[in-house]
Amino acid sequence: MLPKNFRNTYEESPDQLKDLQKKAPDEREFRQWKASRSTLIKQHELHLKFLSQGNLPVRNYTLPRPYPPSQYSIQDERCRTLQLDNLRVESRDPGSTIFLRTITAPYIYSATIVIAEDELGEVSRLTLCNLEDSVIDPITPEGSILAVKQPCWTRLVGGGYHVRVDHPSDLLLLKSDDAIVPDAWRIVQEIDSSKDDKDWKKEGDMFFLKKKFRKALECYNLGLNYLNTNPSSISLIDLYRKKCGVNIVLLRLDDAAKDLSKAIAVHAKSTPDLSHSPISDATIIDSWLHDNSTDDPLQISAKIPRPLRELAARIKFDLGVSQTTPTYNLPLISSYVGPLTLHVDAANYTCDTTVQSTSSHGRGLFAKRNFKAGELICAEKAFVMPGYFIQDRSSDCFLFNLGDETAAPRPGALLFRELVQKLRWNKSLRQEFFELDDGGYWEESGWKVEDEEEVPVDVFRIERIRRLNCFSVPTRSSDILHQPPNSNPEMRNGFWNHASYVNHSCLPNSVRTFIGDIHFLRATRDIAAGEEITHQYVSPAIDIADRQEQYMGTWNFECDCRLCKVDSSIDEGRRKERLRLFEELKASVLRLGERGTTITGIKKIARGMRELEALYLPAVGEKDVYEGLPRLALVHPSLFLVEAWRGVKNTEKMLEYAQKLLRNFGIITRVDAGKFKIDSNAGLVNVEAVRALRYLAEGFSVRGETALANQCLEVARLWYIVITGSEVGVEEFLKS
Ligand SMILES: C[S@@+](CC[C@H](N)C(=O)[O-])C[C@H]1O[C@@H](n2cnc3c(N)ncnc32)[C@H](O)[C@@H]1O
Repeated sequence: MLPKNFRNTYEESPDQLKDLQKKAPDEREFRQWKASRSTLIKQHELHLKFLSQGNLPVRNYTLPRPYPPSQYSIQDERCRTLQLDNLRVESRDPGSTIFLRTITAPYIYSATIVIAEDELGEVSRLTLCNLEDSVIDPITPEGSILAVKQPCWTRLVGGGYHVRVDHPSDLLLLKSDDAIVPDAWRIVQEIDSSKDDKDWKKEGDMFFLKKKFRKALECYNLGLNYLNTNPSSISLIDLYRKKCGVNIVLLRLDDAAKDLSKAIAVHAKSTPDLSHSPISDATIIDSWLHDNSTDDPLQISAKIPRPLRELAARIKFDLGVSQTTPTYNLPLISSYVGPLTLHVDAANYTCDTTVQSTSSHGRGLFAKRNFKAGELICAEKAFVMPGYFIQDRSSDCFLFNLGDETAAPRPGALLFRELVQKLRWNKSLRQEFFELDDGGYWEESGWKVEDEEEVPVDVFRIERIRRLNCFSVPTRSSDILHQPPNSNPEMRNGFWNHASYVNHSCLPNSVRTFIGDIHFLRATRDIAAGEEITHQYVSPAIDIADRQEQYMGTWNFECDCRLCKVDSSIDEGRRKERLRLFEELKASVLRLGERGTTITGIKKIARGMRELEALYLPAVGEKDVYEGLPRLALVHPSLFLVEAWRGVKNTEKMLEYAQKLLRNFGIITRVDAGKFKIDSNAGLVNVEAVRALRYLAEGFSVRGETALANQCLEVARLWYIVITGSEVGVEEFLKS
């Protein structure tokens, strides 16, 4: 049993931490503070007990005020070794290191917390944030020897101090026989010489099955060491292949590629026809795995056994490969994607778009060729999309960024953690990621890396980039269409590098959709080569002030599209009146829904809508500033009316309002000489626009105008693909 007065001080309240950050640190306070070894251990054991009893609070990941990761290597001669007594409060020296040895088992929850001692036997609480730690396979079991770069004392809510590490690269796990380990702690590891490669493999497999991945890697490495003196090609291939599989699970793709390259090289060397071929060179294989191309000039895939071929395909897809055509088997991809299978084996198609500077929106994505409305502009597999491999369903979690006072709920928090992990372990993927927009954070802080320097994995920067560039996505965009109204489909946060360059416009020329972890961008109208590609970050709010506030608050920009310019030219009184009428109509619709729709009720809404419409019309003799532009306050009333008239089987009114609905989206249509024509399209192709076309088709059919109905259905089919990513389910949707 835990004592009655026990309080979990390891799970710190983000609000209290925020307040604490606002107070300047006081070294005098620190001097009076000293927790003894026994107090720290006792407290720690109570916290471990708390977790073991299944007390699982919300996980709150926190990022304090930003500071850069240390760029020093601990082998660097300029690096100073400190002891706990030398540390300062909240003041870091990037060129300093402390060696610590953990003296307790770790508490692993929002962060990993251990009690550790320095070489002089002084003790401290050590909090390691942003690690991919797990209770099953802890990173720092008792007795671990660690080097912490730029250590300092960090204040704790409620008093006291700990050594807190935010950047995983500021923490080094040392082997006990490492030359750098302080003499007193150095132990020469005894390796069980009775075990051979097969024993190590068996032990590794057992750890793998128990999800103790790091332990599995250790065993496979010991098996490989054994083979150094007792070589066997078959065993070498097997152990490298096993290691490769574990590294894939741990998102360590660069390491996985190295393992696989070695396995393939050993296979080639031991195969008579291949022993002198280039594929017996592991570095050649490694570059092929990293070359981002589907080409295989050495025909490596054809020359290796199936298990190695499958791993090669997996690694290439995960590192990102590109194809030059927009061809995808969409029904197939759509059929196997589901909540448990988000991972799509597909290559990227990005070659017909390019990143360029815009006049006032930073960089943007531009078309390299003409695209017809409906055409695929680019397709890309997620750089990171939590939901496969690393599932964390045990409790809810949040990410609090105390530096800029933002918070992200579970999907963002999980994405952040997986981004840290992927970037930490894969040097080859860093350059491209860290070129993305971080809102000026890195530059404003005065930090930069020279071309030849390694890009540091700065968790604060990762979070900035995540927030400005991630997308919130369903498992499949088409699922949203088939969801019952007001249901809340599960949304994830994912990250796509190329798509991150697309700027927002309320009048976009593309729509993004998702099938599993693949993102498709399709044209909502014809796009000419050289034109900038834009999409809507969120559906624009009706009123310009609300809209700009949202863009500014989340992405720090003010939209200057044609609609925003026109909306902001309207005087405030008129804008407010539009909103008032809109709210009034919404309330009337709700009341009507409760009582049951009647013709009188519908007519009342139609009158209200006409009043609202009048607020968009120009005064006599003036130009219509909304010509060809959406009239956002009118969208919902017209949607209600088209469906209401349909419900009471008034075909003519249904046709009139379906056309109005399209018009209010800025899609101007007409029937001319028996042909259905779209005169202009502001780019707002969405599910309601597809529905409007369906209602038009229905109305034309009732009138016996089959050709017109078919023309509407043809456009509806194309737009369905634009908004869902594939044609799967289109006929059902158009009939329902
Ligand atoms: C996802 S990024 C888009 C690419 C970005 N422009 C770049 O240079 O990397 C989002 C950022 O682009 C800028 N942005 C996007 N749409 C914009 C717009 N319509 N007007 C001005 N800036 C915009 C904002 O700075 C926003 O935070």
